[in-house]
Amino acid sequence: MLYSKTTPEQKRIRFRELLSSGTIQQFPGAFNPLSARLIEEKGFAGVYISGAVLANDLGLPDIGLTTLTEVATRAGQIARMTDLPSIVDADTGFGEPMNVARTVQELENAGLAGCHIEDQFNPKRCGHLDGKNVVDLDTATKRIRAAADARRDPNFLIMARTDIRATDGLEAAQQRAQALVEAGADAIFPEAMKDLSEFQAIRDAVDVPILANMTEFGKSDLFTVDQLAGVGVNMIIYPVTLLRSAMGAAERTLESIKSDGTQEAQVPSMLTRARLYDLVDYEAYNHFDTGVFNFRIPGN
Ligand SMILES: C[C@](O)(C(=O)O)[C@H](CC(=O)O)C(=O)O
Ligand SMILES: [Mg+2]
Repeated sequence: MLYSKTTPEQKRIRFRELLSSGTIQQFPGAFNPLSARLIEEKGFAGVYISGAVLANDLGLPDIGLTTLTEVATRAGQIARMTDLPSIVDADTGFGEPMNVARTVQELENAGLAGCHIEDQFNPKRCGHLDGKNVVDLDTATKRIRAAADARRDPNFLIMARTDIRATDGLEAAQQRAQALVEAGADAIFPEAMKDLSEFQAIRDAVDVPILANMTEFGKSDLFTVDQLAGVGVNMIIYPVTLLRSAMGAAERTLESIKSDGTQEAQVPSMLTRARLYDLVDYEAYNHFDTGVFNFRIPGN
């Protein structure tokens, strides 16, 4: 009932355990708090909260328009709904190193287990598009150092994302990853790797956990969990997958209503009323106050 009973501190410890377990972990992207519940119910290890999804959900493109307040608020709403650790995409950290420090403290306050901060220029772009730019090494490392120094819970995970592969090549990505780890990054997110051997190259360059971004319609093929485990990846995110699926289903339903004059054809693929109530834990509220559940679900 209500929110997660697992505290943010416990979730952060759990996240650290998962990353050092030697088993690859899959973090699907929640597009709202309820989908985080679904991710937990299906047995995943954790929840990813995508900057692209947060922006797109507001009807905006993912070009650095969302603010720290918007991201921390929404990420907090998602994180509190699940006992799993949630990590959030903090884009470029929302400004200069001092802003990055504040970002980390706000995300700690919001109950996140960690965040990633990237080395793109502001305004940022989707990492799988062309024409993005990265900041110089000094600026990139200052961001990460500010983030690492600002946290009050030492288990809050600071992941450094580097987008430098697309602009300067793989070797530059290896060097930057090493420098970011030296600056205090607990984990590395190498963006837009072209193939498995590139993940392997990053694995060989650093000793910290590395993340693979399996976003659809991007620059990386959609590798399987076994393929990525084989090159030493520690965690996989599927950032926009559920939003794309949900919006795809919504589009098909709208087309059905338009063409058939009814949604009937789409009903079998919908979440039933009972399933939906199950996900929001209706029964627990009923147990708390028997006056709450005052109707019957037909067919149940
Ligand atoms: C991971 C990512 O930063 C995100 O915001 O989810 C995006 C995902 C996407 O646009 O597909 C990215 O830059 O890769
Ligand atoms: Mg992003």
